[in-house]
Amino acid sequence: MSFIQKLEQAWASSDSLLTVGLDPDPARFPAGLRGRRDAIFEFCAGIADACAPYASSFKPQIAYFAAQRAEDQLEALCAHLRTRHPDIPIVLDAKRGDIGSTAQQYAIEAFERYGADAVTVSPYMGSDSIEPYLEWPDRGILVLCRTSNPGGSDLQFLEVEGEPLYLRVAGLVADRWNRHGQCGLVVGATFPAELAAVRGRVGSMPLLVPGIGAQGGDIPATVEAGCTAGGTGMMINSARAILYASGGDDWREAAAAAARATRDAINAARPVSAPPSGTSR
Ligand SMILES: O=C(O)c1cc(=O)[nH]c(=O)n1[C@@H]1O[C@H](COP(=O)(O)O)[C@@H](O)[C@H]1O
Repeated sequence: MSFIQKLEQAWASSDSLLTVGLDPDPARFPAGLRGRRDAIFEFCAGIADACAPYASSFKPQIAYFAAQRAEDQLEALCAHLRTRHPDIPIVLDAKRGDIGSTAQQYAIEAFERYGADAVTVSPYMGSDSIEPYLEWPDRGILVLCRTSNPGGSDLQFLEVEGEPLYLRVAGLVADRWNRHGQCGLVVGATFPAELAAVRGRVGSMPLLVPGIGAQGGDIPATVEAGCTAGGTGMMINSARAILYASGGDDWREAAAAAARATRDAINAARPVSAPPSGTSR
């Protein structure tokens, strides 16, 4: 099954567009986990298991693991997610971008080492830097387009032959790089007008949309700007607001409650909400 098919099934079966971002910062871990050798794995697996009923994808950010010399715990986490939550796609957030021969290694890292269903990449180095990922047609490639951070405007808003660069990127991905139907774009919830412009340019292509929660993006505006006519099309990411909902012993329950509330706020704004597949969640 392709990434896009898996994602569409997850949207439908979970009745959720929520991506739970897994950005483990040991300085913010609950006291009971601090100092444990496998604390990063335990924290992320605990969050994922608690939030799974409300999520349609998980997004581990590789820098949080690499900075702690904890790539082994990321591998273990991805294995755990595949085993315990096989229907929920894993997006490895790595924002890779390099010449083809190096990009090939990044693709192997994401898709073989970590077994990710999709990876985030930068478009800055152009077509040949994306080509190696396209050789994995069942996996997703999520290309940075209009990022959530203020500094994204430095380059992404530059005019290129009458259109802003971020729309040029959207067009490049939709018209040239998406030949296997495996691509998506990253567009921040902090820029709803641009989100609407991207949606208008790329049809029903999936969009990874970070920026709600800790970055303050408005959920109704995000959903209105970015949903497809069918009421899906977005992986709306929240990390810190869920991960660190409580620093106490109730961290799993607090994260689950935050994920549930976020899912519900998203669903309340969706034009069409598919009925939950199983028991009420
Ligand atoms: O690619 C991303 O996920 C991403 C793109 C972007 O434009 N902005 C952005 O914040 N992110 C990621 O989203 C996560 C932040 O989520 P919050 O903690 O909810 O703000 C981090 O992992 C960021 O790297």
